Amino acid sequence: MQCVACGARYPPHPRLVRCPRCGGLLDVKVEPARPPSWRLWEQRRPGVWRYRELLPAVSGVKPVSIGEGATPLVELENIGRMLGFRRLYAKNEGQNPTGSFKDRGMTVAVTLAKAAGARALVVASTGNTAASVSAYGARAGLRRIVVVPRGKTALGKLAQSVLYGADIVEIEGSFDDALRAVMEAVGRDARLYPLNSFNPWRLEGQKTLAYEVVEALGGEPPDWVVVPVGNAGNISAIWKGFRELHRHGLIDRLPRMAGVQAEGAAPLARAWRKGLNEPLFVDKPETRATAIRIGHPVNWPKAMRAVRESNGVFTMVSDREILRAQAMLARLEGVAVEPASAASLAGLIKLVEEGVISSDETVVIVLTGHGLKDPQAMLEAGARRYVAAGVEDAVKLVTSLAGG
Ligand SMILES: N[C@@H](CCOP(=O)(O)O)C(=O)O
Repeated sequence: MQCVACGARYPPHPRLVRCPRCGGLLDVKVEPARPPSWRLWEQRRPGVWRYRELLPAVSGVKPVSIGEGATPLVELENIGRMLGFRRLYAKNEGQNPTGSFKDRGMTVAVTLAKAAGARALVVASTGNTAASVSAYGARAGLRRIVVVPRGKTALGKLAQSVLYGADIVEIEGSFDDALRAVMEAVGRDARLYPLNSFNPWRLEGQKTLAYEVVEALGGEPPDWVVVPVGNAGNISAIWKGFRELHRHGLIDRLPRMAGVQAEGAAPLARAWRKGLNEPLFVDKPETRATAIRIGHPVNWPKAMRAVRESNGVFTMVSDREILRAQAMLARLEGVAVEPASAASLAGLIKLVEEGVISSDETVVIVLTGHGLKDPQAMLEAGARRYVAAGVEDAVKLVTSLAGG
């Protein structure tokens, strides 16, 4: 393992999640025991563990798995046609077991944590990470503690953590406050094992999204991958996945990465626009897209590197654009996503308008979480709703609507 800040190297260990020397982020380097190949992988069941040559070794341990990964790459036929694309796809991560991409990382990191003897898992969360750790921790028989912003966590996500039986700490403050609290607690009590995305083992699982995209596209990478950015772990992990495929000769070129933030929570996109190398942190982030309402993204060095190395871009979109994109996905493609996920479509539309992405390129947008996570946002989408006084009235309404 190597620190991305000071360059110090360490022998890999699941307990090692930050650089002991400088506190920086760590990068895991997996050296495969045998060469990875598409032919080998094709013989296995689809899902995260199909790619085990490029995942941390968990020899002798049964993975803590609930069927994560193998999510559909949906061709966005109607939106694609509208925007002039011939090859526009959405990787629908909402179809993971707890409804978000976090499950890819959690299956790997919880497996390692359990093998390393962890007793209590802990995360700060806007909701999805909490739901995921609550489920995987339950499966592993471990205690799980989630710290979420009080009154600011989408109902579906909170309900998941309740049902999965986590201990829920609701903090008066933002996600960034929750993360500070978790880091402080982990520093004070060695029984706690943190599972936010600064834990590099989690990102190892998340990188498999890149492998699946290439596999679904017949061995070819897309030209662009567009990803919503909150705590900035996913864009870093996906880029790592593509780089590894390239390093092992499984693809011969790399995609460009586009990171999309909400205007009210855009420390990376604002810095990018000004040509800065460090984020313009936001102390009071605000956006309807709760999953990316983050002002101090912990993975910013990795995310900056991903976008810079890939010759990509950061951009930001308004809440209005996000909610419009959410409605487009649902009403034109039948794909229900939470608002943060729709940031990727809103960002794509902006980048096409600005001439950064061209409609003759192959683009994959990442849809990070299911629409049911945030039922309130779904209801706010504004349906045509009618009240019928009884059966006869309902019949009249339905038949009149048939011609409408
Ligand atoms: N949106 C996230 C925020 C935490 O991100 P993580 O990837 O560091 O766990 C969430 O769902 O909690």
